[in-house]
Amino acid sequence: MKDQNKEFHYQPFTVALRIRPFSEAEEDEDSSVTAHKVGEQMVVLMDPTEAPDDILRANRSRERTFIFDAVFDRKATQEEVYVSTTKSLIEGVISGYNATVFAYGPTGTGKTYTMLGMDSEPGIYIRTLNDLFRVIEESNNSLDYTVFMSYLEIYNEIIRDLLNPAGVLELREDSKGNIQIAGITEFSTSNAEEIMEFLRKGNKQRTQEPTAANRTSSRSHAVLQVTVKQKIKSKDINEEVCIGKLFMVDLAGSERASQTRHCGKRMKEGAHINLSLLALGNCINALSEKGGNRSHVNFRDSKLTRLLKDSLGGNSRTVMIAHISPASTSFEESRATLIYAYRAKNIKTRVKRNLQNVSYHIAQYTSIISDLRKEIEHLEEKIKQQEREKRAERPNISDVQEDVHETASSYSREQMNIFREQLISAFKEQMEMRRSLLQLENTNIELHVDTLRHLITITDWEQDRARHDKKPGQKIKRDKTAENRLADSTYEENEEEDESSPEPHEVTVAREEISMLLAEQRKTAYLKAELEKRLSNTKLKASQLEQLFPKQISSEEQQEVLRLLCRMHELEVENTGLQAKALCKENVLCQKDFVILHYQQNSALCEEIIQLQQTLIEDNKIHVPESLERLYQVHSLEVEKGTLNRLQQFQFVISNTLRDCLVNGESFRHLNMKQLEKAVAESRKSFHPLAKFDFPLVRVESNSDSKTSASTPVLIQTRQNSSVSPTTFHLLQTPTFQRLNTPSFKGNLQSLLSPRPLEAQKRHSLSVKGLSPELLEEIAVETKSISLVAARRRLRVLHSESSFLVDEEKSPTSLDHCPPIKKAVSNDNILAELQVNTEKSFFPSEFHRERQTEIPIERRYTNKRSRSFETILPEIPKPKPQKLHRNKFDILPYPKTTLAPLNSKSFLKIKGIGTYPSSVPTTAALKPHIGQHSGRRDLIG
Ligand SMILES: Nc1ncnc2c1ncn2[C@@H]1O[C@H](COP(=O)(O)OP(=O)(O)OP(=O)(O)O)[C@@H](O)[C@H]1O
Repeated sequence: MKDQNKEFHYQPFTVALRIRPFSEAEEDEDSSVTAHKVGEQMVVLMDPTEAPDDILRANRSRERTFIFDAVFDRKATQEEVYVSTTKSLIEGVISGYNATVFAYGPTGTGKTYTMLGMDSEPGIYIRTLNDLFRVIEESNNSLDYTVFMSYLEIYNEIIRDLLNPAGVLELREDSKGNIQIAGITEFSTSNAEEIMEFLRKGNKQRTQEPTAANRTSSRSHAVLQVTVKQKIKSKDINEEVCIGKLFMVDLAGSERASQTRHCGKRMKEGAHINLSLLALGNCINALSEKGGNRSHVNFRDSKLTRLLKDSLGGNSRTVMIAHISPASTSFEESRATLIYAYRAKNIKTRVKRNLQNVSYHIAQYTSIISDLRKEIEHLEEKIKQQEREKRAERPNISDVQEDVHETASSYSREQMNIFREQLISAFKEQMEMRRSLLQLENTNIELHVDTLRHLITITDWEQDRARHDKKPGQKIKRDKTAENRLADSTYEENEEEDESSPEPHEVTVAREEISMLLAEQRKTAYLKAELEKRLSNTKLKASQLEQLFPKQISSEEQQEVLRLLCRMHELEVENTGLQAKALCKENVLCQKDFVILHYQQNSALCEEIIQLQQTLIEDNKIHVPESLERLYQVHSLEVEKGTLNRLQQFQFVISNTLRDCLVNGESFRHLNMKQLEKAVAESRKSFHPLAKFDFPLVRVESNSDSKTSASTPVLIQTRQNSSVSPTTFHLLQTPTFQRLNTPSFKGNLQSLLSPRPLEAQKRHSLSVKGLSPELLEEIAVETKSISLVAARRRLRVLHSESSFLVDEEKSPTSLDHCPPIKKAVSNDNILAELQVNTEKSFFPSEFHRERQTEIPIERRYTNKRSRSFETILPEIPKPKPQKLHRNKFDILPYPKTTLAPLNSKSFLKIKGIGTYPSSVPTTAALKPHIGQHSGRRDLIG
């Protein structure tokens, strides 16, 4: 703030005197007038006790004449007093000067009347404020004014806010010595009426009590403070702000105890009043001393003097309006008042304008603003730091949620990846184990097929030897050993060899192979059991992982992904299992086809033998026993009916249909009639063009009660279309020929074992081609060589043992008397048993359960044919000699095969018929690593 010390000037107190009119009491007391106004500024206070004529006391007279700045007598109006004392202060206050107007005088002399006035005669307060706002309003529009007001009282040395009388105020002094009223209420107002309303309200709070001297005596000092701030409406940095304060003080009246006749509270009040007034008088005395004689001014003796410090001895234009009573009864008070007032005239204050340089303020404010901005930035940074620290110590909910969400998401992602890897690993492990299991099962199947083939070789040789070395009691022994050799692992040790009949090389090799194969089977079974145990553990592990999803993975989407992943792998595993079952079933069909092939070949051989014998009998007119004749008739009737052929055809159709269902992943239970019709039609196409037959009746037994499927739509249809007459057909093609047009077992297995997509596997399984020509050729040769050897040996047996044919009187069930039939049944049983044992040993348990319904059917099929003979026999009429011409039945002799050129497509040449694709008789041919049984080609006749 710019120092304006050089601009101050000394301003003497303005002291005015107002002499009120006589009060009623004074008039009643018949008091005389002692204070006489002489002119505008002089007052003569006459001693009422002096006699005007007492010349002797004239020098000691107390009559005094006082000169004041203004003297008002009873005729003076409120307006005159105001104008003469206060109005001139208004302009100074607005300009930034401090001013004080206080009323001083004994009690009841009209101080309040002068300051506050009456409604009809308002006092200085109102007039000053009215003029103040009027001046402000009339001032230059370039100036801005702000007016504040406050109103307080000092009662018994206690400061009270009259506009807000709730508490007690305290006086404080700043470092520059300026007196501040802490906690005072300042109201900003814009007009005098509003201030008047505040004054009325405040005066009601002021302490007033009736006294002997004044019915409305004020028992406190009242101070009305008006502050005016002025500034120029300009952006000029040199603009000035002026702050002027106007104090208008209505002092409590000094009083004499004798006059007021107070006691108690009133006396105490009077004492405080007098003390404060005394302090004020002392200050005035001190301030009024001229020159260097001024003594210390003790403003701190009372709150009144502290509050009026500036007004008395500082920066203020001060007007003192002394009040006296004109009555002689108040002479002493009037005299003392006049003396104090007159002394106050000597007081000079250093008046200066309270001017604040705006440019300085702007710079200061700019600096302050800059400092504040820095402080704000510092505080903001500090707040942020504290927030960070608080967040670190006690994070809020949103941050926690966000952090938790982020952490959870990150954790969930990590967990998801871990679970996914574990799941994939578990499923891959499962798949690998399942593939290994399939491979083991395949190996087992191959081992058993090979075992079967070797057993057939051995069995054929043993039977052949038995016929040659036929002796009573010896034959039974041979047959018995042949049936039980497979189950007996000590076969070699228990075998009784006939030293007179050295065993051929192929039989020896077959025995060695069987021994090796059995060892392989045991080893494979052990590996399979271990693998199944591991697979079970892996399944359990995958299941436990899946159960952990909801606990470890919070995200629903990720859980869903993992569930889908699990489901996908489960489906893959399930599909693998289904394909494995399909392959197993197809293998069963292959086995059945193989058996059927042998029967067909044997049947054709037998038919040829029968026809040759019949021709021989007829040509040589050989007598035939009746029993043999009847058997021949039964045979002829069977051939005429074509039951066997129809059953073969039916089996062929069903086999192919089932195989298609297995390959296509369909369930046999869902095989509908349309599929059967389609299969029948395709089976007809697949047969040789020369083959002419109608779809056979299902009725196997001739007089069956049709408890089989004769009522099914397909069968009804075929029955209607079928011819009742004996079917003419060519026994040309075995069902296994059709195998070339179906996926091979090995192809399917390889597709399963190879880790490729399911669709690709399916496509591959559906498009797999046949085996190599060389392999097919070898298979065909081996297969047919077995049948050829068996047929030749049986032919020899028939020739040599014709005398042992069963007699018609013997029980048809006693086949021991019919070696060929018995042998056939025995071979069938051996093959069936082999097949059952193979399935029981190596197929999965669930497959066994399904097979339990199939195997008896297979066996029933075999047994039914036998029972068919049994049940039909009693009904067969007396045999009639019937020549069965070959051209009538058109039965070809047992086909002799020759090898086709290797450079051409592998075909089998069948004499009299043509060329046909070779078949794939057994799955054993698919096994290259197992020791292939050889040495059969030398038997091809
Ligand atoms: N100039 C005046 N003209 C007419 N009446 C007056 C005048 N001065 C005072 N009075 C009357 O005299 C009486 C006392 O006046 P006032 O209350 O103002 O005295 P005071 O000095 O304030 O007394 P106290 O100190 O006890 O408060 C009042 O009734 C008032 O109306």
